[in-house]
Amino acid sequence: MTKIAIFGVGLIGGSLALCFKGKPGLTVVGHSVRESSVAKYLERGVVDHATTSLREAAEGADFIFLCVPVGSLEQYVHDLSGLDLKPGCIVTDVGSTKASVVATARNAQLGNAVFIGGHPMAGSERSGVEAASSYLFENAFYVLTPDASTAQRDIDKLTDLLTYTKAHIVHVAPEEHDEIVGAISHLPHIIAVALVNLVRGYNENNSLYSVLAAGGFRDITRIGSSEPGVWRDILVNNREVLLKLLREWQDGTSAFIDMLQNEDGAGIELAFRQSGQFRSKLPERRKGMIHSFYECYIDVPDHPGIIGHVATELGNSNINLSNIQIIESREDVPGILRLSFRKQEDLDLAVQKLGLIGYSVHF
Ligand SMILES: NC(=O)c1ccc[n+]([C@@H]2O[C@H](COP(=O)([O-])OP(=O)(O)OC[C@H]3O[C@@H](n4cnc5c(N)ncnc54)[C@H](O)[C@@H]3O)[C@@H](O)[C@H]2O)c1
Ligand SMILES: O=C(O)C(=O)C[C@]1(C(=O)O)C=C[C@@H](O)C=C1
Repeated sequence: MTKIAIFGVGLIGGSLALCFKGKPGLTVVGHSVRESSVAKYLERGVVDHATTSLREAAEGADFIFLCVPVGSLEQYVHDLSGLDLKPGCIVTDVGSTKASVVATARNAQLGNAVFIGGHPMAGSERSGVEAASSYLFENAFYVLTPDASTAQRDIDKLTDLLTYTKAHIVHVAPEEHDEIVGAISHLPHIIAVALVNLVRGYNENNSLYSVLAAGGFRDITRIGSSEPGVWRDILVNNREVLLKLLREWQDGTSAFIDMLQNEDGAGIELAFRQSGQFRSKLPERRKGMIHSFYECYIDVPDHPGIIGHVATELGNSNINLSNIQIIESREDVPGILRLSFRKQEDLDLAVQKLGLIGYSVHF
């Protein structure tokens, strides 16, 4: 049996556990520092075995996934270095920053175990094992950060195991990763939170703000509901990159102040045009960086059975739908459905079919 130990079975650790559990020859052990969490992992059936003992989870493991918040990763690498890990064991993590954990692991005495940094570029604003899903990584990019000293055999071993996630593996250097992910993930989280808190302040004096908050506000602020402790650790860890990005962001907002002061309509139009052109060229029509390669959105009326209707229509036309999701753009009604497909042909056929039966489809 190949033993996989997962430390921190939350959104990401739990989703990995669900990808591996029940696969031939694999056994999944979950670790938490809390007894109550261990009981929950077992109750929910995401792992084969669970323990509060670091030693019991780690020893004899062929793979160790560190899925705890970024601020605890280095301590875990340190604690593992005090154990007798199985020779050839691959230790990896899923942290949203890479430079510090990779540097720590490089200096740690892991015996004959090997560390390869990792970061699945998929997630959500939800947290905990309750939010875990075996589909979370499907079609997402999964960054690994091996360096010149990492044996190809070990990279292959981890890559082979990760095929169960159905993610696309990419190799990126840790520092480059932190710069890029700072811009496309960490900065957007800061902007979302700052914007929500700005409106929260206005709303204290006038509750119409939250009543009228519609699609635009909700679209840009979904990630403003992310887990505070996880994001505290990410931002503090990547602070140098983020300070630079925030200064550049200030330049961006200053440019808008100037354009408004000068009533520079052409400048505003240009900014929107350039932004739209860049977004429309994002690879494979993906919305965000995550989830699925081929996606479209449809507006749906507010009546029961609509999801079933869409799914049935596509099924009847032999169109393979890989995911369907309600985007909660309004409080109590399904407003928009996000449909995901594995193949471009399926997306094209779906767009055609849904258009014919009267749905408004957009990308
Ligand atoms: N949320 C995302 O979208 C996302 C995406 C990719 C990677 N990540 C990274 O994955 C890791 C886990 O994030 P998550 O979203 O699964 O969070 P989560 O809160 O869902 O899960 C975190 C897990 O770690 C445990 N934990 C929390 N604090 C701990 C501590 N101090 N010591 C030991 N265990 C602790 C929790 O009990 C839980 O099991 C983080 O490093 C995060 O940066 C998150
Ligand atoms: O989709 C989301 O909710 C996410 O926050 C996922 C997201 C992102 O910013 O894109 C968040 C953190 C990660 O480390 C990777 C992905």
